[in-house]
Order: sequence, then C-alpha cells, then structure tokens
Amino acid sequence: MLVPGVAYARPVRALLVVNPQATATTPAGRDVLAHALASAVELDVLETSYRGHAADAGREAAGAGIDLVVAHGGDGTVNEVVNGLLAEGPRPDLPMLGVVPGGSANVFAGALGLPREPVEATHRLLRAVEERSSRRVGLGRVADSAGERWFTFNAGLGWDADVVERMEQARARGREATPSRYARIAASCFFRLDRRNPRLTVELPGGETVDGVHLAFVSNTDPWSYLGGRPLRLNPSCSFDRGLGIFALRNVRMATVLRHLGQVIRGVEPRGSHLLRSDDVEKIRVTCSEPVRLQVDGDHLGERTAVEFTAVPSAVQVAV
Ligand SMILES: Nc1ncnc2c1ncn2[C@@H]1O[C@H](COP(=O)(O)OP(=O)(O)OP(=O)(O)O)[C@@H](O)[C@H]1O
Repeated sequence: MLVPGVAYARPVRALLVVNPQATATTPAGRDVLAHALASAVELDVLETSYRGHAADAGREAAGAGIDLVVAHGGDGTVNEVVNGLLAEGPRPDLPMLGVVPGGSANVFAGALGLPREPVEATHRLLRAVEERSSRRVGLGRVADSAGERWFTFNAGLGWDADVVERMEQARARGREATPSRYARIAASCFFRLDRRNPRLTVELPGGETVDGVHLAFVSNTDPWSYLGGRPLRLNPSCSFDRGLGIFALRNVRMATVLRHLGQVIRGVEPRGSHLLRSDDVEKIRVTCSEPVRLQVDGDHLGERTAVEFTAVPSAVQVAV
C-alpha cells in the first residue's frame, strides 16, 4: 500500500484495467496511457474480455500486493474495479484507485475534479503517483435480496432507473445520449410510471418515513450531469466527505416533472415542497409493494422491492 508523502525504495506496482468496450477507449489511447504509466511504475495491463472482468481484476489486485489499480473506461468500469477492490470490505492496505476517463459520462471522475480528457487525466495521475498525492473517498453500499454492491456516485430506484434502462437500450441500438433524447425518454418513462403507479416508501434514521415517492436518488456526492458536464444540483451539499444524500420526488404531476427536468439540464437547483432532500445520512431504506427498477452508478441492475443504502466513509483511497 502507498502511504501519501512517503518516498519508496521499491517501485510502485500498478495494474491498468482497460475496458475496450467503453465509449471513448481506443487501442492507441490504451497504449499511450500504458507507456506513460510504465515510465513511472512497474505496470501490468489487463484488457477486459467480459462483463465483470474488471471486478475480478480488482479482487485479485487487492490480495496481490498491488499498490495502484488504474481504471480506464466509463463509470461501469470504475464501479467494477471498486467492487472488486472492496469485495472483502475496506482495509487500510488496499490498493489505491486511479481513474483515466474513457466512458461517455465519467461522472465519478468529474465529481472528483479530474480532467475528462484522457491525456490530461493521465498527466494528473502521473503527478499524483509521483507526489504520493491521494484522498480518501466515502462510498455508498446497496444491500438487497441479491446481495451487496458498492456505488461510487449514486444509485436510484424508480423513475430514474427506468430512464437508465431505456437509455441503455437506446445506446445499444447505436443512439447517442443527447439531452433531447434523455428528456424524451424521461418524459415517456414518467407517463408509464404514473399509469402503473408503483410508489416507493423512504425510511430515514430516526423513524422518519416518506410515502408516495416516484424517484429515490441516493448519492455520496452531488453527481455530475451525464449531459452537460457540470453538477446536477440535486443535492448540492452532498460530498464524498459526508454521509449519503437523498433526493426524492413525491406525488408530483407531469408538468412539475418536466419543469424540474429542464432545471436539471440547465444546472438549476430544483425546489418545492414535493421534494425530499436530506444529506449526511448513514442509512436509507427504500421499499415498494411491487418490484421497481434499481440502477447503480448508471447501470440498470433489475427490479427490487426493498433496498438498503449505507454510507461508508473513507472507503477507498484515490490517487488525485
Ligand atoms: N470486454 C467486455 N465486454 C462486454 N462488456 C464489458 C467488457 N468489459 C467491460 N464491460 C462492461 O461494459 C459496461 C460499460 O462500460 P463503461 O460504463 O465503463 O463504459 P461506457 O458505458 O462507455 O461509459 P459510461 O458509463 O460513462 O457511459 C460495464 O458495465 C462493464 O461491465
């Protein structure tokens, strides 16, 4: 493990995990990144060949005396690496995480203030390695009947997860994730949701319970927009150094939803009595009488009726 500020006699051992399927990774970019890293560290490179491969690599690295695991891909790749590293829970001797964006949204990197441009991000990472500069980042954990999963920036149940699933389907058909497509999908998901009417119940510590929720959006930072490259302002006081934040919409009509959608796209903070907003929360439980979709870091994971979110402070050390 690397201790910040300490000079080492032995070289830093690093693993570069590249997702060749991510939107903005290329063989040329991979090679530039690998060469740059190899000038500073003892490097192994792994290109993922199946979904879950990055998680397997993270798990192996955690037990193999590796100092640094660099994820090059989108948020799905970062999420997998983190889930592998933390498979046995947080430990002070776990490898440090490095991120070089290679996805379409790169929300985690954006929330950490890292450059989205891969060459610039590589320079920043090299500088962090050289200076032994890092920060500890608090993450969230989702527990349900299917098991446990870490999230690096957010997880959502209900309307938001419906949108993520439809967006995944659109991208699989080669469609681009433009703001207008996002708005159209969000509106059509809301119409469907309104008809089916599966409302969620949110339980907060201290016994506070909120019913009639269409969307429960739980985060460990105010996530960056998938579209505009700036904070979403759903929960502006939420940060990696505090507990979880929740943003929930309850008993709203279509006109209000469309107004908030426009605000979020423009980077304006939505307000109103139908919004539940709480932050620095340790545990959040969300239940529903019928199955609703769950998304974790922008990946749709299927349907659930009960999910518990937990804040885990200082879960991972990130080279920044
Ligand atoms: N070799 C592979 N074949 C198929 N899927 C893979 C492979 N390697 C990784 N994956 C999966 O690809 C999915 C998408 O990757 P990722 O999120 O990193 O890129 P992206 O979708 O372009 O980025 P973003 O999430 O920022 O839009 C991840 O969920 C990961 O599990």
